[in-house]
Amino acid sequence: MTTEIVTGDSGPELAAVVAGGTVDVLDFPKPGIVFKDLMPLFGDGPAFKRAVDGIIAHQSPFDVVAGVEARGFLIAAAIGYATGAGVVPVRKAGKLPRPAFSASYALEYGEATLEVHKDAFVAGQRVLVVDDVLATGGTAGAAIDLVEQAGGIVSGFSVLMELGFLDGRERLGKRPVHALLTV
Ligand SMILES: O=P(O)(O)OC[C@H]1O[C@H](OP(=O)(O)OP(=O)(O)O)[C@H](O)[C@@H]1O
Ligand SMILES: Nc1ncnc2[nH]cnc12
Repeated sequence: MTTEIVTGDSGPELAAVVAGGTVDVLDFPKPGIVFKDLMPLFGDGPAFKRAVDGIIAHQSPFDVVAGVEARGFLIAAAIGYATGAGVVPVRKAGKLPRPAFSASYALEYGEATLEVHKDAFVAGQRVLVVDDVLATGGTAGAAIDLVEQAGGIVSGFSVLMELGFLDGRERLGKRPVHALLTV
C-alpha cells in the first residue's frame, strides 16, 4: 500500500518522493499499528539523495548532525558526509562506552531510553537532529533534551515523515520541526 500524500514542509515534489518510497505494514510491531516502512526509500539512490538534499536545503546552518538510533543514523550519516559536518549518534540504552546522559520516553508502540555522550558537543555547537519518522514525538523530545543537556543548541529537527494525527509536532512546542512528508 502506498502512503497517502497530504503535504510536506518542502513542497509536494519531495513529499511525493518520500511517499513513493514508503510501504505501509499492518500490525507491525504490534497489532493495530500501521508501520511506515521507509526502507524502499533508503534503497533507492536517486530518491534517497533527493530526500537528504531536501533536508540540507531547508536546515542550514548547523555545525553537527545528531541521528537517532537506528534509522536516523542513515540520514545523519548522509547529511554529515554531504555537508562535511560531524555526526553524533543518539543511541538506545547501554550502547555508549563512556559517561552519557539518559532520557526515557514512550513512543507509539512501546517505551525506550536514549543516551548521548556527555562530551558529545562543544558548548554552543548548532546541532541538527534527524530521524526517519515523527510519530508521538516521544523519541524526538528525548533526543532534543539530550542534545541540550550535553550543551548543544538544537538548530532544527528534520524527519522524512511525520504522522500528523499523532500530534508529535505539538508535543515538541516551539522547536522548529521540518517534515518532508506529513500524513
Ligand atoms: O515519535 P515516536 O512515537 O517516538 O516514534 C518515532 C520513533 O519510532 C521509530 O523508532 P524505533 O523506536 O522503532 O527504533 P528503530 O529506529 O531502532 O527501529 C522511528 O525511527 C522514530 O525514532
Ligand atoms: N507507525 C510508525 N511507522 C514507522 N515508525 C514509527 N515510529 C513510531 N510509529 C511509527
